[in-house]
This record gives sequence, structure tokens and C-alpha cells, in this order.
Amino acid sequence: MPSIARSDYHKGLPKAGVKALLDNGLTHIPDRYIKPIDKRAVADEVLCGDGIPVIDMAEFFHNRKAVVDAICDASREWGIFQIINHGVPTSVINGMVEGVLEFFELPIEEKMVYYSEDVFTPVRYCTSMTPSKETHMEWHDHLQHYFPHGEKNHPWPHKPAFYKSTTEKYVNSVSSVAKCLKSALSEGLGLDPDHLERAFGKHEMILRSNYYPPCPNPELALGMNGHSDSGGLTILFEDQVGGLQAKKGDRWYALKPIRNAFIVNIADQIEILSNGKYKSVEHRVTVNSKRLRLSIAAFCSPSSEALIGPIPELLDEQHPPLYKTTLYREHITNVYTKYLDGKHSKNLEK
Ligand SMILES: O=C(O)CCC(=O)C(=O)O
Ligand SMILES: [Fe+2]
Repeated sequence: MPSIARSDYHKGLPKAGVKALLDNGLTHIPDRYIKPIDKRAVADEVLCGDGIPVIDMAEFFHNRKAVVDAICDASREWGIFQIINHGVPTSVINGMVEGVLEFFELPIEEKMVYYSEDVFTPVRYCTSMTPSKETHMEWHDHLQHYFPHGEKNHPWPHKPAFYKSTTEKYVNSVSSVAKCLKSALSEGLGLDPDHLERAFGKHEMILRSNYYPPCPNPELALGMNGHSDSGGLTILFEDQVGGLQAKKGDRWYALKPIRNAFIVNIADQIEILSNGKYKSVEHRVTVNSKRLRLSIAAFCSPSSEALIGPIPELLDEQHPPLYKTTLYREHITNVYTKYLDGKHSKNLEK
């Protein structure tokens, strides 16, 4: 069991996370969390994100063309949008949120049992991203599950007792939403509705619950650095606190939380499959000094064995391939130094 002596948090690597720092009476953030000046989010420079589309999925089965067009336009223009009336019952969302909050309230010793820096550990508690490799850490802790395709025996945490059943329900519901979105995105590329589903092969999911406690010096830190997601598409629940920002051109836009909506963002592998038609959006999270924030990201990804490259049907003389074909697993481990190819590379801050 790791030591959680108060002094450890201030000198060594604060592996136990930011909640543990606060529980130990922290009043000023340690240097490790202070971002270089050019990486901080300057509130005055952030634009209002009211233009980020909000799409009503209620019409998906009746007025499909209009909804498909809205999803595809948003994915081309922004790479991020919100969906309402998506069919996931509020009780399923609330059950998931309650389970996650109770997990984070467990004593630190019980959470540290799951501590790992390996993204593909079945159940992982961690703080920031990979603390031992980071010079500037992010102000959040997270609980993450890796669900490989067809997995039968996931090693669920035993506490809270209801966590397994609420999370299973949530994962099933969100997977159905992801399937609808993939069919819409396929149609928007002029392909048959199952095309992306097939290209994903034996799809996988990483489910990550991000816990952002209040931060004593929010202007110096970030909850999450600017990044794009490395999977296929991400379906994100956020509570009502706010803090997520998305980049378009060279400006950041703040998303406004909508109760019971999901935020959908295109991730790298759909950008690659669509040969750049859909944009894998860069996004980041700011923190605040007053309120805890929770978000739950479902990263819906192609099979770890799928070869991901531009879909051949999208290529012709006017549309040459913009990306190299790449192996997903290789790609995800390179997420912070990633290349998509020589022409297109998002250099992400660390
Ligand atoms: O907390 C959020 O709003 C975003 C989380 C996120 O971007 C991620 O987990 O990749
Ligand atoms: Fe993300």
C-alpha cells in the first residue's frame, strides 16, 4: 500500500491525486501543476461557444436526413457538438454519476489498489495522464475502464456495490448512441450506413470518469491540457459546472453545459478514416476554485487490430490520401507526440 504521508504530496510525485492533495489541506497548488504562461487558458481570450451545434436526436428515426445532415455538418465544421433527446434515460445517467462520485469518495488506500499508468489496464485509477512522464500535471483524477471487444469477465471494483450494474447499463446505452452516430457519419460520407461500424471491426471502449476538484489557483492550472482524442468518437457526459473548451481555427470556445445532453466529439481515427472530412477537435478543460466538476468520457474506438487509413471509396485524383495507414495501438501510445503524417500533425502540449 503506498504511503500517503502529507509530506509526500509536496515533494515527490503526487500519485494519489489532486483530491488527496486537497484532503490533506493544500492551499496553493504545487509547482508541478503550474502551467507555463503560454499554455494557460486566459479567460478573456476564450469565445462563447453558443455556435457549437446542439442536435435533437428525437427526429433521428423519423426525419433522418435532417439529423444526419446536422451531425455531418457539425463534424466537418467543429468536430464537436451536443446531442439532446438521445434516448439514454436520465436514471441511467444519474446512476452512473452516483457510482462514480461514491468511488472517488472512497479512502485513498482503496482507490490506489487500482493505480496504474497503463491505459490498457482493465480498471485504472490515476491522476493527470501519466504522472511519471509529465513535467506539468493536469488537475484531475480519473477512474478508467478498458473494455476490449467481447470481454466477459471485467474485474469490476467492489465498491460501491451498485457500481457494476449502473456502469454496465450506461455503457450499453452509450454504445447504442455511438452506433447511431457512426451510421449517420457513414451516410454523410456517401457510404452505406454500416461502413464505419465495419471499419471499426471489433470495436472497443475506454470509459473514463474525470474528477476535477476545486483548484486553489485555477488560473495557473488546467484540468486537462489541449488534446484531441485518439479513438474513433467520444461521447461525453458533463455535469453543470462547465470548463470544457474546444478549438476552432486558432480560437478557443467555451461549451455551455446542457442538462442530460451528451457532448460528441470526433476523434483521430474517424478523422483519418474520413480522409480529413470530419475534424478531430482539439479540446481542453479549465478548473475553478469553488466547485467539483465531473465528466464521463466514453471513447468508442476501432479494434486494436484494425488498420486505420483513409477509406478507399473516398479517394480519387482530387482527393488523395492525407494520412498514412496506421495501427491503432501504435497510434494511441503515441498520442502526445503523434504524427498523422508529415503534413498533418497536432503538436500537443505536455
Ligand atoms: O472533462 C471534459 O469535459 C473533457 C474530458 C476529455 O477531454 C477526455 O477525457 O479526453
Ligand atoms: Fe478528450
